Amino acid sequence: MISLQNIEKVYRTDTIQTLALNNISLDVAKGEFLSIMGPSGCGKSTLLNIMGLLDAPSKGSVRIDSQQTNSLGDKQLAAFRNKKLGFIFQSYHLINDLQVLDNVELPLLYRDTTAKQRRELAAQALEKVGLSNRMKHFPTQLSGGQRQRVAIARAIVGRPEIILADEPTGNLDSVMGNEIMDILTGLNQNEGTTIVMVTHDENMARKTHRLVRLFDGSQVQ
Ligand SMILES: Nc1ncnc2c1ncn2[C@@H]1O[C@H](COP(=O)(O)OP(=O)(O)OP(=O)(O)O)[C@@H](O)[C@H]1O
Repeated sequence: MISLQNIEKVYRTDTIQTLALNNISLDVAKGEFLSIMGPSGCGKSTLLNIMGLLDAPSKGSVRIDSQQTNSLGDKQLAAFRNKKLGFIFQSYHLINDLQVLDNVELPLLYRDTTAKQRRELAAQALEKVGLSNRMKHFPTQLSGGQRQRVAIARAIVGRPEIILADEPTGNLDSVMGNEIMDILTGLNQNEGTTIVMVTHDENMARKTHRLVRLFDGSQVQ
């Protein structure tokens, strides 16, 4: 489903050059739930961003399904990302001025949908994460766990085949963290969604199918 070949990522500033990823090759199978762990600064977010086509590698190639993504232009890349991938971040990345339902509808604005279809799909996604009764709330009126559930609803509203989650439970206590993991596990088991998750939490990683460990930009497990 996702195939990374010999990925290298170098960040350059005026004074310093950082090799954030050093020759990573990794295949993620369709329907797999993979976690990525490693110490701070080892390259986890960089790797996830490259998988999610949010950042380009300095060297190497990213293939998703049969699509070699190197050859895509910015517009094609954005359309491909919107259709195939859903993103979840540690700090939710919700828009606080928009009600929950409007936040969840956002990815559909870039698709050929009517306002009515968008409402229906967003309401369905919110039902899946157990937040049907919070549609008219604003994100600031919700708990951290509820905000992350809204973010999951936004990630799944376009029915992506792949979800990329960067420390989705990082800001949550263990009860709320477990709720989020249960939702992700359910998506993986019931809908066959492929999930790649960065985490610092061994307990969360243990619930996934496979763990990849990074150290200083290299894969060590
Ligand atoms: N935009 C950037 N410009 C320069 N250096 C960067 C940039 N983004 C990341 N880096 C560097 O690349 C390395 C990998 O960063 P990355 O954010 O991928 O690590 P991480 O494992 O996700 O860390 P954390 O667990 O702390 O979030 C770090 O040394 C970081 O300082």
